[in-house]
Amino acid sequence: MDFIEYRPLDIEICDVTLRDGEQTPGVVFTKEQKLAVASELDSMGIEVIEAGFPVVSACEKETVKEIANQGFNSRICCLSRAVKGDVDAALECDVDIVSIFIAMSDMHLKYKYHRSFEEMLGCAKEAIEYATDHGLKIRFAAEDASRTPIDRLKRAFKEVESEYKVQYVSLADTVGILNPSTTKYLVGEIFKTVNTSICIHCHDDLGMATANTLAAAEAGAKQLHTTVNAIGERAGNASLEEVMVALRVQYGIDRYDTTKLTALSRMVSEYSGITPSVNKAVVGQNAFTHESGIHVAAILEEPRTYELFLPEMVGGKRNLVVGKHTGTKALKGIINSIGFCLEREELCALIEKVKVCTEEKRKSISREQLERLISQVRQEQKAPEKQEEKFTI
Ligand SMILES: CC(=O)SCCNC(=O)CCNC(=O)[C@H](O)C(C)(C)COP(=O)(O)OP(=O)(O)OC[C@H]1O[C@@H](n2cnc3c(N)ncnc32)[C@H](O)[C@@H]1OP(=O)(O)O
Ligand SMILES: O=C(O)CCC(=O)C(=O)O
Repeated sequence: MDFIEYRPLDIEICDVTLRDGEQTPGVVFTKEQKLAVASELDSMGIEVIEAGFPVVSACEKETVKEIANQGFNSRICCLSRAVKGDVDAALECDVDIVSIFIAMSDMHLKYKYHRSFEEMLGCAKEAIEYATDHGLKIRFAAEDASRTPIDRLKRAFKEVESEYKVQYVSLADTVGILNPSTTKYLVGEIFKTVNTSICIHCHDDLGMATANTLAAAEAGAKQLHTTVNAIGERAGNASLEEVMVALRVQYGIDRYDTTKLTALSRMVSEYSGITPSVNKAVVGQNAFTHESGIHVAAILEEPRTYELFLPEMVGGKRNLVVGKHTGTKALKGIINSIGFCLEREELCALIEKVKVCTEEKRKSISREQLERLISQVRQEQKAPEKQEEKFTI
């Protein structure tokens, strides 16, 4: 962007598709599927993969362990409550990092734990001490941080940081209440208070998870949590593909292999049974699909006129559609590209038919239908006296 300069970001990505992503209602990945997704994330250069929550089931534990022992460059993390049994399960999995979480908001203390803040912080400290003593690296995660009094968060993080060696403290916007301004404020306050790297974990209940994640990074968060296709609890999490591409085009961070994003999205879509909406940024079916005449005419000369980044950058493909909004230049370019060349009058007749057909059928025209219309136009132009009243596609 010519009009603004961003300060460089010191970030890493922790992808949580295999943990929070799998918490999407109805989603269950098999071990083989989790291994395949983890392998792709690793090959893209993702720094941390949250592989699961081992205490959930024997199969989950076995899968996390297998992922942790693949020899990936990515560090492997798993989730744990502030409970010794959960830490034991994490230890059995050979993970690099355990994310020990507690909520400290009044709401969760009162209705979920029925315990005081001091009691829960005590549980967290015990679990952290136990995990540290057994050689695990620690992320101390504050669930529902965005609804927790900020002084309480500061106190918990400061105490833990001063008493134990933790690699990260984590702020979760568990119910997606934040916006970019409040995210910046929250992360900025914690950044001023602690010396430990900060993680940000955003949910998309108000459609702001990606924006909030980037705002957090600007305020000093180091580790950004994402999921492929933005899957996750309720409205999902910050989308890996959006965060990764934004890091590249807005902040110049180009060390991740973005060319694998579309294939990974398709893989997770197949495994999860959840197809991203057609207009989903980066990986949606329409992300590089164009119909409007003015746009397509310009794209045929220079795609960047109407594309922020080229489809090749994310392993996608451009798709030019013929429909109600097609213009003559666009139509000429499209039919030329599929091997047809029409005279000016034929082209005008064709565009006429395209408009009538698409308005009648209320959808765009397929390649086969277009070819049929072209041959109709050619016949009519050759023998105008035999021109039929009505045409079909
Ligand atoms: C924001 C998040 O995404 S948090 C992660 C959410 N993920 C999941 O829940 C994963 C799927 N969950 C499960 O398979 C199960 O709920 C399990 C295995 C985790 C626990 O199962 P159960 O032992 O049957 O416990 P149950 O689910 O009934 O209740 C949860 C218990 O954990 C306690 N708990 C919840 N979070 C924490 C925490 N961070 N630290 C300590 N205890 C906690 C609750 O207070 C409750 O305790 P109680 O049984 O004494 O009332
Ligand atoms: O902060 C984390 O790493 C985990 C918490 C979480 O998944 C959430 O609050 O949504």
